[in-house]
Amino acid sequence: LSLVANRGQRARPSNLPPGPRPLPIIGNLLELGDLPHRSLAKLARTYGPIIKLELGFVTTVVVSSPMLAKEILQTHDAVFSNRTVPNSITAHDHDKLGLPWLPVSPLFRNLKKVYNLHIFSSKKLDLNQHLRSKKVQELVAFVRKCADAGEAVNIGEAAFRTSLNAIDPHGSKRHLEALIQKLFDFFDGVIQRRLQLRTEKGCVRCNDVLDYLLDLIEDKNETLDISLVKHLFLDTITGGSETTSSTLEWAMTELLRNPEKLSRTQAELHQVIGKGKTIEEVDISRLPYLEAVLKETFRLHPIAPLLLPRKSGEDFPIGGFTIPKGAQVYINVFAIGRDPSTWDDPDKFVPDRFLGSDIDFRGQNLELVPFGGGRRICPGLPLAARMLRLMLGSLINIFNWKLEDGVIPENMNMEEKFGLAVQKAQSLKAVPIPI
Ligand code: HEM
Repeated sequence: LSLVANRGQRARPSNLPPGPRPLPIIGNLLELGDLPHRSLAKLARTYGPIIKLELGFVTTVVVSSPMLAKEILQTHDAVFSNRTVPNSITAHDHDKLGLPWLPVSPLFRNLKKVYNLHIFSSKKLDLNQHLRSKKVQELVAFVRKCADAGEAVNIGEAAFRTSLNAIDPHGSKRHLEALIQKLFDFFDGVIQRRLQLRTEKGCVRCNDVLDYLLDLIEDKNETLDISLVKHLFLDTITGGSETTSSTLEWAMTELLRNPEKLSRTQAELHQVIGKGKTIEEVDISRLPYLEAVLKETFRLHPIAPLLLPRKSGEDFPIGGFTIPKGAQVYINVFAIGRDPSTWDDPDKFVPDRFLGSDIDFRGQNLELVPFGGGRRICPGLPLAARMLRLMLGSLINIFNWKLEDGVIPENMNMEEKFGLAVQKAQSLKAVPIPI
């Protein structure tokens, strides 16, 4: 036995978190089922807020309480800020190509800086809000066309197109690819091109990024592997669109399933904005009920219900147990959002619970962390939050919605599909009627 231990096998800490007994080789994989966030929430009810499973050969710890989530995402963020990378991601080298999977490193910090300061800061987003406003108007025009034809709208699909366009201000993925090609050429060292790029008409946000990247290479102390920039934009931007549109689809689904909540949201919009108008970003702070609807949607339907996996950097004590070094760590925000010890009637859609409450979704209140927290918090949060309010507010301030034939609020299909984002298993389709 001592020989085996000497061959690099580390002694395991003795007080590991509790959990179901693993089978040989497959461990607890069968326990996960089709909807792992729900299965893990159930296991937490049996074993407590911190559990251990063996997923194949990967030791995994799942945390399901706000208090322990705070330890991982905030207090000891530095220990848990790297990620385990799923085989499905390494198989296609995606781990080297996108910010979500990069280890914390100078490159990671530089890329995150680009996002936080030069793309998604309030100042930058305020400057280019007209671009989002235009995209929302396009969405409304599309829905109006469907209304004229009496056709149902596939809400998720329509929102996906709008979200994607909102990030790529010129409205096409091809444009974005062209921009990135320009970035490449640029960094190949032709300094004269700087002038040409600067004087090109167009996208404020893209030029900001270019400026920032330029500053980085001119500053000898910073290094940025530009070959990764392309992927940074194309992996994460498409991903960011799906997350936003799925959330919008869940919000619309809950409102159509709860007509009295829909009426209340519409009443606020009619009063503050005026019936039939699109929402602008300056209006957002005057719409507390719309905000509460969004929070309630994040609580019930976090599209990344286990966040993205974290990795323990050392044997570390959490909640009276030891999380072993290298273990994969998940935060079950779905379970936290439905915990009856935190929320009254946790399975009910009651936006009113957030009125007059300070709880927000920006990573500070661990009861509601759909975007994660700490240094790996979702950098797209500010954009997603703005887009969601604009799209949702406009869709219900301008239209009433009729469910398809045979569907009534009581029998709407609420099944989930677990994937990159937890989506509706059956797309929401509804017929718009202009107000
Ligand atoms: C409703 C919309 C969205 C939700 C719920 C969401 C959720 C998340 C979550 C849970 C994480 C992992 C956080 C953690 O480990 O603590 C994440 C990471 C990330 N998200 Fe989002 N996201 C959304 C929209 C976006 C958008 C619009 C973008 C960009 C355009 C984006 C880009 C990213 C990136 C780059 C990361 C990786 C950050 C890192 O690893 O440091 N997301 N997101």
